[in-house]
Formats: sequence, structure tokens, C-alpha cells
Amino acid sequence: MRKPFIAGNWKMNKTASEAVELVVELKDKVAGISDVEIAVCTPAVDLVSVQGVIKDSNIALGAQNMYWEESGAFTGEISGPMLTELGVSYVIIGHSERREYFGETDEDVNRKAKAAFKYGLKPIICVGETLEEREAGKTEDKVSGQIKADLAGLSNEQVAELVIAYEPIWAIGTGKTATSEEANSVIKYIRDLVREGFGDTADKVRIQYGGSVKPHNVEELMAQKEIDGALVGGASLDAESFTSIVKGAL
Ligand SMILES: O=C[C@H](O)COP(=O)(O)O
Repeated sequence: MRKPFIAGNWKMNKTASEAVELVVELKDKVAGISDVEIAVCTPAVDLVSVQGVIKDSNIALGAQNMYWEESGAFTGEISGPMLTELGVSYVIIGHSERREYFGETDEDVNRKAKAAFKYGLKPIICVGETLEEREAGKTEDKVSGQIKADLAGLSNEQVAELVIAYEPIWAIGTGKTATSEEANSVIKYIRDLVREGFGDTADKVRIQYGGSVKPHNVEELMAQKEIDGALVGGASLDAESFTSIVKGAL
């Protein structure tokens, strides 16, 4: 049985003091919830202050990116050991915004995923198609290429710990959600792909949906057999709405 997992991706929002304000409220609102795993993936500069509030709570800490090298002359980058030492558990890798605006390739995603595991972090690997690809009937081709390349060379034990977020790019921040059936069907396809490469470990991988998840649509999404949680952008920036989403996954 896979435990539902709701993660907030704050993207480039919240200064350190705003971040503390948000998690103080959130921690109180979600206290006592143990049947849903909860994480907040904050900007790197907020990790320390947020961890100060949520350590010893039921909210896990996540980062939004990392570099694959351990240390060295890589100006502006953040390494796995830097995150681990701060108590970070999860790291989003290959978000479509990183792929689109910062030129991340599947090869980069694969290297980062391997580095995440090496340093004790669990990657949340993001995949998904553009509107043009969906309209051209290429959703499965796109996602299949990403999954195969992003997971190449991982062990079964690593894959069992992995989280995948299926985020159709056309649904991110647009208010357009894939219907729950559409999301479920692509997520089932992703699980079958993982099964091809890693056998029954596929039953352990949690696959989230992301793209305009809100309090009003989370229950319908979570009612689908294959959807194990959500990667939430905009609605994670407010404690009330993020809590409603967490509760909708119970
Ligand atoms: O990582 C989160 C996704 O990009 C979804 O963002 P959104 O909930 O604002 O559409």
C-alpha cells in the first residue's frame, strides 16, 4: 500500500520571514495527520528557517533543485551534502520550468537523481508533455522518453524510494487540470513503463499528479487508483488551501 504524498512546490516565492510565517501556520493546521505524507519544497534560501519550524513535525523538508557534484567551482549551485546536512529529505528534479527555462536535459535529470540517492535524498522526478505534444497524440512518447532516460541505471532499491510527478505542462499554473481520468491513465502508463524496467518495484513508486491541484479538485484526483498524491504549486503558498489539499488526500 502506497502512502499518499502531498508536496508543496513553492517555486520562487516567499522570503525567509514569509516562509516561516507560512510553515508556522501550516504546522499547526496539519498537526496529527499521519495517513498522508506532507512535504514543503522551499527556495534554497528558506530551507534553514523553515527547518527550524518543522523539525520534529509531520512535515518533511524538500528542495527544488540540486547539482550532481559534491563540491567545487560550480558558482550558484547547491550540492547533495549541503541539503542533507540541513535535514532535507526530498529534492524536486527536472521540473518542467527547469527544463524549459534553464535547459535541463534528461541526462542532467538522470545525473541529479543518481546524486540525490548517493547523498541520502529522495528525488521527486517531474515529467510531462506540452499542449502541442498532447494535441499531436504524443503524450506517451514524450513521457516514455523522459522516464526511460531519467531512471536509467537506477537500482530497484532506489526506484522503490523514488517519487515521480506527472505534470502536464499545459496544466501548470493555468487553472486547467487534466481530468482525473486523463491523469490516471498517463500515471498508469508511467507505472507500466517503470514495471518494464524494474519489475514489481513499480508497485512501490509513488506517482503524483501536478498541475492546478486545488482544494476543490484534489479528492477527485486522489480517488483515482493510480494517483498517489500531488505536487502542488500555487495552492501550496497558502496554509489554508494547502491544508485542505492534504486533508482531501486522507
Ligand atoms: O510543481 C508544481 C506544479 O508545477 C504545479 O503548479 P500549479 O499547482 O501552480 O499549477
